[in-house]
Amino acid sequence: MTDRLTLTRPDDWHIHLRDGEVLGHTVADAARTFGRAIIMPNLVPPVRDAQEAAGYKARILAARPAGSQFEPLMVLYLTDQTSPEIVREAKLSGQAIAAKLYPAGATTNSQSGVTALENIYPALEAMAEVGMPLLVHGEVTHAEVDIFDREKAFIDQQLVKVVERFPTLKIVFEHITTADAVEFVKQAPANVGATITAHHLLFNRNHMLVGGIRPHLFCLPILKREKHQQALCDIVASGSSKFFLGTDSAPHARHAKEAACGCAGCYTAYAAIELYAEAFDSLGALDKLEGFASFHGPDFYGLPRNSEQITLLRDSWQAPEQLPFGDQNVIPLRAGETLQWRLA
Ligand SMILES: NC(=O)N[C@@H](CC(=O)O)C(=O)O
Ligand SMILES: [Zn+2]
Ligand SMILES: [Zn+2]
Repeated sequence: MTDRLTLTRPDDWHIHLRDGEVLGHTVADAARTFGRAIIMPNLVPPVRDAQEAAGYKARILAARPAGSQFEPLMVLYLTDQTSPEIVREAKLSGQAIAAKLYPAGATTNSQSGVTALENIYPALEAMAEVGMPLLVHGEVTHAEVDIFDREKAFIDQQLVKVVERFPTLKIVFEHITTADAVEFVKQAPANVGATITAHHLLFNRNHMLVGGIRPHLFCLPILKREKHQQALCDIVASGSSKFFLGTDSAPHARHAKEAACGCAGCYTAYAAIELYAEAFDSLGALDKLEGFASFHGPDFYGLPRNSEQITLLRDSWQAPEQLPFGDQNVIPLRAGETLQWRLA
C-alpha cells in the first residue's frame, strides 16, 4: 500500500476565487497546493476584456500569502458583444490565456452569457487564429430540457457544431459529469480536452438526495446517476491525457446554500488534491494521479509543466466544519468528515 506520494506540483484548470475580501481565503487555499490556476471570470459584472482581466489579476496577486509563487491564469467571459478585437487584445497583451462560454442562464452569474452560439463565431475565429482555448460550461438552458439531460443536449446541439466548424480551436469541455461527455471527448480530435472535478468522482446524485437533501453537494452541472460517476472514474483511471484536473471549487456563503433556493457550487479548494487522491486511491489508480493533476493540463494548454514537487501522506484528518469566508462562513465539501490524505 502506498502511504506517501510525491507529485510534480499540480495546477487547477478551473477554479472560482470570487472577489473582494474573500480572496484572502480562496487564494490562500488554492496557492497551498497549486502552481497555477485557470481563474473563472463569472464575477458580477464579469471579466470581459483585457483591462478587466488585468484588474482582477492584480487583486488576486495582492491576496497571495507572503512568498507564494501562485500564478493566476486569467480568462475572458464571452458575451454576445465579445468582438475579435477584444479577443486579440486580451491574448496579445498577455492579460488572458483563454475565454469562457457560459450559455446565458446556465449557472451562477451567467446572466450576461452568450444567447446564441452564432453570436460569438467571429470571436471564436479570432481565438482559433491567436491560439486562445475556448472553455465551455456545457449545458443547454432551454426550459424544456430536463436538468439531468442538459449536458448531453449541449453536446448534440452545440458542441458537435463548434468542434466541426473550428477544427484548430482548442476546446476544454469543463467539469464533465456524464458518460456521454466522456465518450464525446474520447472520440474527439486532439484539440478537445475536458476537466473533471473531485466531487463528480466521489459522489453521485444519491449522495445528494437520499435520506435528505444536502445543499452542499448541489453544483452545476448537477451530480448524475452512478453509472455516469463510474464512467468519469474509469476514464481518469485509464490515464487518458485528454482529461485533467479542474476542481470547480465554487464557494458560496453558508446562508446562500442553505436556503429555499440555494446556490450551486461546492467548496473543495481547502483540500483539493487530498480529495482527488482519495478518489484515485479508491480506484486503485494512484499511479495515474500525477498525469491527471500535473501533466495533462499544461500539455494541453501548451505550457511548461511545473518543476517543484508536493508530497501527500496517507494520514487521516478531520475536515473543518466550516471555514471563514469574508465576514461569513463557507461549508466545505466533506465538512467534519475524515479525509484520508494529507499534504506534507
Ligand atoms: N459549478 C457551480 O455549481 N457553480 C459555479 C459556476 C459553474 O462553474 O458553473 C459558481 O460560480 O458558483
Ligand atoms: Zn460551469
Ligand atoms: Zn465553475
